[in-house]
Amino acid sequence: MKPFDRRILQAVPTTRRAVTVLGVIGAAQGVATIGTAFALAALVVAVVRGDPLPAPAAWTAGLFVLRALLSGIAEHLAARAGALVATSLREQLIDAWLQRPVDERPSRERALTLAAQGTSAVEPYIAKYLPTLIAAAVVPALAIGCLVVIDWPSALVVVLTVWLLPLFAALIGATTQEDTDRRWVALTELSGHFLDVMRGLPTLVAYGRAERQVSVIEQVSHRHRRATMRTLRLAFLSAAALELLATISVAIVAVLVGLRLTTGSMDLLVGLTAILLAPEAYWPIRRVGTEFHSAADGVAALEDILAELGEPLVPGHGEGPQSEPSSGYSPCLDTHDDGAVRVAGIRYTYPGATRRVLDAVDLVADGGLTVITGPSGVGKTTLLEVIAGTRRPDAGSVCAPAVHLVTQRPFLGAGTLQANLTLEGPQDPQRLWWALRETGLDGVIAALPTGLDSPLGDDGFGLSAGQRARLVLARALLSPAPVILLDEPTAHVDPDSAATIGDVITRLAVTRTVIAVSHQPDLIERADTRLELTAPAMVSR
Ligand SMILES: Nc1ncnc2c1ncn2[C@@H]1O[C@H](COP(=O)(O)OP(=O)(O)OP(=O)(O)O)[C@@H](O)[C@H]1O
Repeated sequence: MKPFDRRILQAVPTTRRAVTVLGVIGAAQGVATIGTAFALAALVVAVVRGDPLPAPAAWTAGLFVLRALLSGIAEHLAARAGALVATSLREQLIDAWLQRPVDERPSRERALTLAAQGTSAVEPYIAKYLPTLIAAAVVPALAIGCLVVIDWPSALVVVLTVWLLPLFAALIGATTQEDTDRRWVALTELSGHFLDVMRGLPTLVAYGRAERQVSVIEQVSHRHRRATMRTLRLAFLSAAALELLATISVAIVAVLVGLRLTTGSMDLLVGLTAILLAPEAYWPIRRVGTEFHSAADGVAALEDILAELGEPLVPGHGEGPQSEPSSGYSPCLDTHDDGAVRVAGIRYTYPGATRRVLDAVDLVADGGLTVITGPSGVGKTTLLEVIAGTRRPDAGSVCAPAVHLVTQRPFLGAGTLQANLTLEGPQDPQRLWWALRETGLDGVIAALPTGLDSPLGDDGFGLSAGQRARLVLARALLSPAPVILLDEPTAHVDPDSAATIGDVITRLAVTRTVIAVSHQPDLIERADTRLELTAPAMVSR
């Protein structure tokens, strides 16, 4: 585990400015700390000798106020930088994953842990650990420099002992690395399992199996708790070891100064200043050791997050960074921007599967309605996902402009109806109501007490299956994409709703290219082009 990972400066450029500002403030804090030692020593000496107090007292008070101000500003900036970095990493992760085909995205539990706890764990790394690291680089050097000038024997003791602190911290850090990694794995398992249980809870309750999950979650939580306690034990142990070492070193300086003061070979002002300066050479390094443990999760998370962000993106439909294509797959080289979808010789096999789902599939859709039919499991959904760019074929080529894909289980999140309709961006209220009128939802929504501001539960809870289908169709109408892909748009809806949806799709196909997967005779009837998918012969990869 490195004390500082420079890659974060490249991944989140705002960190660069925060680190620079914090560095400048850290240096100012160092100067103020050293100044306080001098002023305090002068004040004590003035009291002992009966000299006038106002000047040293004013300096001491002024420097204490300055230090408090600087530390307040530093803490505020560090907390802000931490929140900014966490948000930026979260956005970058989600962007990076969305640009990859689904087969190359991380597992659900890994994605959840990295985007939620992982990015949050980076906050203490930026907000606490980094400023401490900067202070540790500045303050001890300044303190030792001043000691060299005012009392070289004290400086010698500090120089001979201070390096032991980072050495001990590094040794303890190396021991905790394994524990932190183990804790991180336990946390990923816990999140993944919890997510699965939450998603499957209605089914588990229906089959009377929900109670069993309590003990499974208890076991996973217990593993995570044990790993956390081990890390905490090591953190306390390491803090105590560094504290002891620093205290002994400062005591040596104090004893040497005391001996020289009693023999009269040292001035009281110099001796007192040396005793006050010596701890300043140790405490910032000691604090690095302590903060290192609270930021350890952040360091482990940062490793994983930067690895995810560093992974090359796969070629899309002509745009975005390019990586090595898999054998036989040709990225779209078509420069026509005519809104047409051109699929040629597509082959696709699911990772780990032996059977090819799509084999030499061709399709050209240039405006109008194309309906894909075929028996269940033949690969209709897979073809839509290949056109949408969420799956990369093993061979062939796909050319398509921006598409809006309505899956069989479209995303409807907890939030207002308006928020669910405007996922792609804000919309003019008139356009929103036009889309609702088109899909026959205007009456239902206008009758709700809070209209478009009415809350919707997760997965569209609160609407009927037909209303959900029409809501996601309204969302497709509002999308600016020239190509709309619909997977079974009339599944689970009554004949009246199916007819309304059919009419909307027909009107939509006048201005855009619509490709729909359907078994519904009425919709198949309306198609300008039909593609009947047949199961490929049993071919292995
Ligand atoms: N994630 C996956 N991993 C492995 N195999 C999969 C995966 N998703 C689908 N399949 C398999 O790929 C084949 C095609 O699935 P697909 O969903 O594309 O079929 P479909 O024609 O849309 O079926 P339906 O009409 O029932 O919706 C099926 O045999 C299915 O079992």
